[in-house]
Amino acid sequence: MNTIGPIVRVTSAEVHINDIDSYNTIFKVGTKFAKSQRYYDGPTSTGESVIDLRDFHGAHLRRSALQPYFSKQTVRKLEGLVQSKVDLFLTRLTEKLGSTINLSRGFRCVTADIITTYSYERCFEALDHPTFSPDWMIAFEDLIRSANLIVTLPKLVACIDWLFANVISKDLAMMISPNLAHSRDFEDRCKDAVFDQKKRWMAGERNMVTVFEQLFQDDEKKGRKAATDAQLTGEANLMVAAGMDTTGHTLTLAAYNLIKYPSAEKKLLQELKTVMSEPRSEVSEETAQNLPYLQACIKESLRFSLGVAQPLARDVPISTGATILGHKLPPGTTTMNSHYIYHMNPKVFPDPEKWDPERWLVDDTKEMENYFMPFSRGARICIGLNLAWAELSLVLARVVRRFELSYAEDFKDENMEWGAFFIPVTKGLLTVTMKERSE
Ligand code: HEM
Repeated sequence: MNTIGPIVRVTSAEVHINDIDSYNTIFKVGTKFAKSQRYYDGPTSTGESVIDLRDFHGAHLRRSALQPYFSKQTVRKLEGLVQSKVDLFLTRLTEKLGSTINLSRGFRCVTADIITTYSYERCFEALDHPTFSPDWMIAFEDLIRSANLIVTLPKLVACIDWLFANVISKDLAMMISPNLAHSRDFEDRCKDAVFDQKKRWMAGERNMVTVFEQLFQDDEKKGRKAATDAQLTGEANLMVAAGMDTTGHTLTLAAYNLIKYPSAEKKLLQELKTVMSEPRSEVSEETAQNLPYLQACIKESLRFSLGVAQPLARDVPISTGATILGHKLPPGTTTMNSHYIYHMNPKVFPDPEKWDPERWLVDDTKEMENYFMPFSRGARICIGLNLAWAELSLVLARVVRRFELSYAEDFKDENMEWGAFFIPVTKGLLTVTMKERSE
C-alpha cells in the first residue's frame, strides 16, 4: 500500500491524493474546491438536489434550509419515531425466528421507514414486506449498480431515462425492465409525497411533519427562492437514497463482524446488560450514545463502510489554481480523495483490515479521528449524520441485546466483498438466523 507516492496523476486532468493535510485543506469549511462537474453532473434522480450542487452559495442556501431538521437537538426530539420503527423491526424479526433472515435488507427497511416517515409523512412500510425485499428496494439496488455508467456514459443513461419517462408506457417498461419500472415507481412515490405536502402547505396547513417546509417558500432575508418542482423531486429522492443504504450498510457490517468475532459480541452484550436488564428492555438514545463499547463497534463499522466508496471529487479553483504537495495544479484539475485509503492507513490503524472495536478504546484517539471521515468534512459534510448516529446506536443496541445471531447456512464470507458504485455495494447479502435470548 502507498508505494507510489501521495499524489498521482491518473489522467491529464485528474490526480489522486493520499495525504491527510491535503484532504483537510480541500474539505475545510470555506474551501474553494468545488464538487467536480464530471462526477456530480450526471443524469440521476437526485440531479437537482443539494448533493449535486456545485456552486458554494447555492449549496449553502439549500443546506441552511435542510440542516435545522437534522441538528442534534432536533434528532433528539425524533427519538419517539426512531424507537417506534425499531420496535416494529424487532417484532418483525421475532416473527421470522427459525427462518433465514435477510438482514442486509432488514436494516435498510428500518432506515427507509424512518427517513420516509420523517421526511414526508409517508412511511414506505418496507418493514411490512414478508422478506424485507420490496420491489422498489431491489430496483434501487440495481439502479445503484449503474452509478459508474452514469459517469462514463451520461448521455446514454440520460437517453434511456428520457425514453422510460416520456415514451415507454408503464406496462411496456415492466416487460422490458421490471427493475427500471419499479425504480420509476419509487421515484414517483417520493415525488408524489413531497408535492402533496407542498400543496397542503400552499393551502395554509402548517402542522405537517416535513423536512422540506423551508424549501416551499422564498426566504427573502437569506435571498433564497422557493425550490422548483425539479429541485423538490431531487431532494425527496435524495433523502431516501442518502438516508437508507449508508446507515443500513453500516449496520450490516456491524452485525456481520459481531458474528465473526464472538468475543466482541460478548463484550458488547455485557455492556448492554448494564443498562438493559432484560433482552426486551429499551434504551434511550442518550444512554446508548454513552456506551463506550457500543460506540467503538459503530465507529469501527463506519471505518469499514466508508460512507462513499468512490474517491470524492473536488475541482481546483478556477480563479487561483492550487499547489498541493509541491505540485502546481492547473485550475479545474479534479482532485480525488478516497476514504478507503485513509480509513485503511496501516500506520494509523494497525492491521487495518481487521474489524477491531478495541482500537477505539485507547486514551488518545486524536490521530485516528483525524483519519476518520465516513461523513466527509467541512462545508459539505453529511447533513444526516446525527440521525444516522441515533439510528446506528438504537438499532444495534436493541438487536444485539434481544437476539443471538448466526450466519445462515447459505451465507458465504465473499457476500461481504464490495465494489465502489459511489457508495459501497456488497457482492451478496448478509443472511442470518436468530434466537431470542432468554436472559
Ligand atoms: C452511516 C450513515 C451515513 C454516512 C456514512 C453518510 C455519508 C455521507 C457522505 C460521505 C456524504 C458526502 C458525499 C459527497 O460529498 O458527495 C454525505 C452527504 C449527504 N448525506 Fe449522508 N451519510 C449517512 C447517512 C445519511 C442520512 C441518514 C441522511 C439523511 C437524510 C443523509 C443525508 C445526506 C445529504 C443530504 C448529503 C448531501 C450534503 C451536501 O452535499 O451538502 N446521510 N453523506
